[in-house]
Amino acid sequence: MLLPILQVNTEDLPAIAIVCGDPKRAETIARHLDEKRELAFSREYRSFVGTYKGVRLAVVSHGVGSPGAAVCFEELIKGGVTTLIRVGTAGSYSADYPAGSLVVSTAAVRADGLTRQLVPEGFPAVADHEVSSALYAAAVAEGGIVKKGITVTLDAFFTGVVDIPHKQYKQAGALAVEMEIAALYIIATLRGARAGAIVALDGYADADLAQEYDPHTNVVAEAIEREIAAALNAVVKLASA
Ligand SMILES: O=P(O)(O)O[C@H]1O[C@H](CO)[C@@H](O)[C@H]1O
Ligand SMILES: O=c1cc[nH]c(=O)[nH]1
Repeated sequence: MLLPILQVNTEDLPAIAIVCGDPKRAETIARHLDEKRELAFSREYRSFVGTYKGVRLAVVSHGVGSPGAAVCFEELIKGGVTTLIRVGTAGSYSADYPAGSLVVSTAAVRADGLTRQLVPEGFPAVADHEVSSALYAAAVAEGGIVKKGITVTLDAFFTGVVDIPHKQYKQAGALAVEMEIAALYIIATLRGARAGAIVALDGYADADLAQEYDPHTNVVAEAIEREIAAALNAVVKLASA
């Protein structure tokens, strides 16, 4: 069956997929694979398949924001993917976790609009424990600052006239903010798949620490390479468990 939006044949999809926002990052991740093949590049969704240390996996970009990403997650699961790992970037809430640090998201605050149209208020967006444990162990092995905990998923990247309660999220213990993890966790839970996420911090989202958004620095590029390695090694661990 041809997935109508990803434009990928379900027969080509393995059970595990790494997903990321940026189609260029999908290509970067796919460079680590053996026997790699590009399956499709439809809209913002660029899809590859290949093997890493003998394990077959897909690498697919989902674009920016939950509604578009949800389409990708839903179609991948419809196509037979049962484990999804997001490899992303996020803004930090803490001076203890500067740009270049990695965060493994164990759960996500649903500060998005998409998941409200899928599940009732109060329903939790949580990672699969096995996936997040494998990601955390693999990330620690890569070195650098690594932390696990709660992340926030927002729809708005640029602010308008409404205050986003970053201070309260931070005071409540959230570590970082990005735009798709809650959708991933809710859709995985709804459809019976398992999911986890790791993000490379690219600066501060906290207004008190605010700095110019620049995800294109060497320190962020190195952190992205570490999170890619961690995700690939987590895939191997999860496939053998
Ligand atoms: O780097 P990615 O995976 O795209 O993740 C983050 O970066 C984008 C914003 O620049 C949003 O998609 C956000 O979630
Ligand atoms: O959504 C995002 C992603 C990266 N950095 C941020 O500050 N926000």
